[in-house]
Amino acid sequence: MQILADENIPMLEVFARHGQLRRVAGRSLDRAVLGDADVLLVRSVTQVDQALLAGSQVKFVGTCTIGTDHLDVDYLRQENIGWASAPGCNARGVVDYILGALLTLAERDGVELAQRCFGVVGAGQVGERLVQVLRGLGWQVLVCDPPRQQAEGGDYVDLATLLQRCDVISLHTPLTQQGEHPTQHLMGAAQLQVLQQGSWLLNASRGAVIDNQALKHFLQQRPDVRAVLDVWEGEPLVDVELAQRCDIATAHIAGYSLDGKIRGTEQIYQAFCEYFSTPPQTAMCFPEQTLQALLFSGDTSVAEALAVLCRAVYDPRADDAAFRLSLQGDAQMRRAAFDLVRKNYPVRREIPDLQVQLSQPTAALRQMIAALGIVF
Ligand SMILES: NC(=O)c1ccc[n+]([C@@H]2O[C@H](COP(=O)([O-])OP(=O)(O)OC[C@H]3O[C@@H](n4cnc5c(N)ncnc54)[C@H](O)[C@@H]3O)[C@@H](O)[C@H]2O)c1
Ligand SMILES: O=C(O)[C@H](O)[C@H](O)COP(=O)(O)O
Repeated sequence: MQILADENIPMLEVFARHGQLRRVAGRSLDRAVLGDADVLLVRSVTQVDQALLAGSQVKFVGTCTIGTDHLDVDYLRQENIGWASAPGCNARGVVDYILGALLTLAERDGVELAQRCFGVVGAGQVGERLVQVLRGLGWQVLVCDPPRQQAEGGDYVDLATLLQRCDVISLHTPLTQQGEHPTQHLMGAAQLQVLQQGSWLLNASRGAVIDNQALKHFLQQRPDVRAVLDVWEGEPLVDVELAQRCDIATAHIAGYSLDGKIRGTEQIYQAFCEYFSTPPQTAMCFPEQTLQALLFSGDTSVAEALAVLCRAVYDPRADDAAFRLSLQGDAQMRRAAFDLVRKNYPVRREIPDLQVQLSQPTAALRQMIAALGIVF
């Protein structure tokens, strides 16, 4: 069996036990590179559609990502090609990213997060986890998810209500163009106009969920609004002026925890074994659970301990700085730099990997630590 894989997928070796493994740069993958591969393993940068697959002998496509907008799923179904994605694999990394961004904005603006009203748009693997954490911290949260609302009922609001009532808006929908609730340009000029004074808008879903040109013009007129963008229309070529207008700008790395990447590979490996009815040859090796032991006592304030815990694991300011450095030079250089920042991403763990020791903690401190998902 010929297995062709994006070289940025970690722990690919597990697949080598089942066939001949070839690693390539995901963005360079075209019909010629594909050759006579039977299995294709990708990340989000490879468009998998008729143009790539027609006339090939690919039988199974696995994407080690949550998002599937780079796969033409209808075509795969029509051609009877098996496929799998990795739902939820890096959701926790995205939550940690949002928490880090919120702490940074709160510090810069001198505001208390507990005083804000949070609006989460899209309550799936990422959004639902984020809602749990924010509510666990005792913060006010509204949720907009029309597909879930239709399917399950429950305590949801529509987008217009959420934008009117919340001053922090975080987007966690898939990118879709079809269906009853398409998300392409979900935040366009009209939606941006209703943002409250001093609002924060965060997008770690897909770039085109926000109309980037509309946002750029909006931020010119409304410098009171803070934008945090991890994802961009036209990646890997980012609108430099838009990036400069953002308070935090990063190179699509919100979900880039090591744990999340390994989970992605593991989920696709399991799906691959199931598809080909072959027993897994090995178990995936995860890093040690314990990251760092931190000691908190009763006199540590909740806000202080929250910042220490989140930043012990992840601080988006480092990624923001790396990304801004990559925004120099001509288009070709910037494209390459965007991919390089992502390829050479440092090891990052997840907040629940932390080990915390508490000496005579207050109930509020215990509640906050539990809300972060840390077992103590
Ligand atoms: N930046 C990153 O590194 C990163 C990492 C992981 C995922 N993502 C992106 O985030 C997206 C969400 O991830 P997830 O795991 O939560 O996906 P998911 O499929 O579990 O959840 C998406 C949710 O959005 C809801 N939704 C769909 N259309 C909507 C609309 N018009 N308005 C409001 N809600 C809507 C769905 O009902 C669902 O509950 C992924 O599709 C992916 O594109 C980005
Ligand atoms: O959808 C996801 O899981 C993420 O957006 C994705 O993993 C980003 O990383 P990439 O696949 O582009 O390396």
